[in-house]
Amino acid sequence: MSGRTTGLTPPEDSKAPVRHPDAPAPGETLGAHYDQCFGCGHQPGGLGLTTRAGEGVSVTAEFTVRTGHQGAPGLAHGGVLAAALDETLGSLNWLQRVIAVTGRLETDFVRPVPVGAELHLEARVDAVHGRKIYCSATGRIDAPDGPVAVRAQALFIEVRVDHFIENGRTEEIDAALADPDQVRVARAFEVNP
Ligand SMILES: CCCCCCCC(=O)SCCNC(=O)CCNC(=O)[C@H](O)C(C)(C)COP(=O)(O)OP(=O)(O)OC[C@H]1O[C@@H](n2cnc3c(N)ncnc32)[C@H](O)[C@@H]1OP(=O)(O)O
Repeated sequence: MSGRTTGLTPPEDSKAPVRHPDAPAPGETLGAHYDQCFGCGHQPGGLGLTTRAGEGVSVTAEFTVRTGHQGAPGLAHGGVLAAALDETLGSLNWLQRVIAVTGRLETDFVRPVPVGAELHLEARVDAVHGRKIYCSATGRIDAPDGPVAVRAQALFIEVRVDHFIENGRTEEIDAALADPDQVRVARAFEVNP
């Protein structure tokens, strides 16, 4: 046991999230943070999530459940739905101009999601405490006000860009560092470049 608290309730002295002045306007589509990302990249088996900035520090996203996303016959795999929530929550980083990774993700699976359904996700940052970003998300079936299928609460931890350089496989890190578009994205997020 690490002795680490697993609570997802923000401490009392948490602060409200701050939308970065250069954040995309509400309604604007956010691009992929990495082309090979399973969630937002352009991968054949990936989710191909399209995410848009919302009001404040919130986003919306959609993806269609395909045959390659099944767990049980005709139904989305729970891990795929958790990945969709994780990716949507991760894209909140764009609005804060912070680099952060998932530390903890707690998911409620409320109803099964059939293949062919479009999952409409909404995520927001609830509070910030130092490097810890407390956020939540909901996924609904076939419409922004459709039946709730999944809910998540998560804790993201702010990291430096070195987190990826030090931990990622050299092959992909070298390719990313040689890609001017990828370097531009990383620089835009680095708080103290
Ligand atoms: C570029 C963005 C891509 C977005 C893609 C979608 C999001 C993702 O899927 S990211 C990939 C999945 N996540 C990961 O791979 C992260 C793996 N984990 C790690 O690298 C580390 O554990 C990391 C960075 C989260 C924390 O490590 P470290 O930087 O040493 O911080 P550490 O000192 O342990 O923790 C900082 C604080 O967070 C808390 N914390 C960290 N992890 C957890 C956790 N799992 N549960 C609760 N609290 C936690 C600590 O208790 C500590 O709190 P406090 O400041 O009050 O003492």
